[in-house]
Amino acid sequence: MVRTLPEAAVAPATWDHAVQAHGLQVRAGRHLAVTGLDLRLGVGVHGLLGPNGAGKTTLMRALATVLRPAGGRLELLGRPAHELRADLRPIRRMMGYLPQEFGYYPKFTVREFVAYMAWLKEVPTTDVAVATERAIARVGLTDRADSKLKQLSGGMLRRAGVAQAIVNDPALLLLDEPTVGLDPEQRLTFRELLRDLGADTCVLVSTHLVEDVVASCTDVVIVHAGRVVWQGTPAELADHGGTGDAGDSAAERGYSALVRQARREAGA
Ligand SMILES: Nc1ncnc2c1ncn2[C@@H]1O[C@H](COP(=O)(O)OP(=O)(O)OP(=O)(O)O)[C@@H](O)[C@H]1O
Repeated sequence: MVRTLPEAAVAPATWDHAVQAHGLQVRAGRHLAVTGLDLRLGVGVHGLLGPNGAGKTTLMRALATVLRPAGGRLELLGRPAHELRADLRPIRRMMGYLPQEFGYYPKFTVREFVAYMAWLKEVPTTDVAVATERAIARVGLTDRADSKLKQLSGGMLRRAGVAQAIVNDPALLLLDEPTVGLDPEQRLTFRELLRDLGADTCVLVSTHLVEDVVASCTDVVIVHAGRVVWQGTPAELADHGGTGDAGDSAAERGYSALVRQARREAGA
């Protein structure tokens, strides 16, 4: 993919993969949670699956430049992560990140929150109002734009979190469990938004819901014990399951089979 970057400071202006990791290691506290991970992500929607404690959140935090890698190589939007550390603002301007738990000022309205995040990400002042309204509309919160964050349900708050993540039209979008708390109708709408975003953005979505991945992702990444143990399409995932594997769908059975295999290979 070729994208024009906003300024020379983030040269080069082109990259093939928004994320490239080789032998990546990342600590969560003192624990090495990402243990030598290889990954390449281009434009599209990538579903990140893995058992509890596999390292998904730690990986997301490293890709979001919140955690510094402990080893290996990481390139984000064509730039080595260690080079970016001198000034993280240019790269963060081009990223969107919804953490599993995000901080917010409860008295802010949805509009104030999203506009504030746009300002933090250095969206040009003249574009902030339009970008804010568009992001709020894309997550279906226009009728709650004047509600205070503390008045929102869990699902609505999550959608406000997604709005702030996309307000700057990021080239790399990282969403950690964005569908938690969404009702079934909102999950369907959210899948459409993901597919739409994935047309020109590298989107990485961590989830426990295999069915969400099948419905909205072009690519599936399975992490186990801090490494990528499988990457392929949802159709390939479905092919891996057998009748003896746990799950309500072919993709869930495929996921169960691949995690079981990873556990066996790890000697767990
Ligand atoms: N601050 C910390 N200190 C020590 N260990 C931690 C810390 N944070 C996470 N860990 C450990 O690191 C490993 C990876 O955690 P991480 O939260 O990245 O997993 P995850 O795949 O996101 O899990 P889940 O699906 O439960 O959200 C786990 O074993 C976890 O217990």
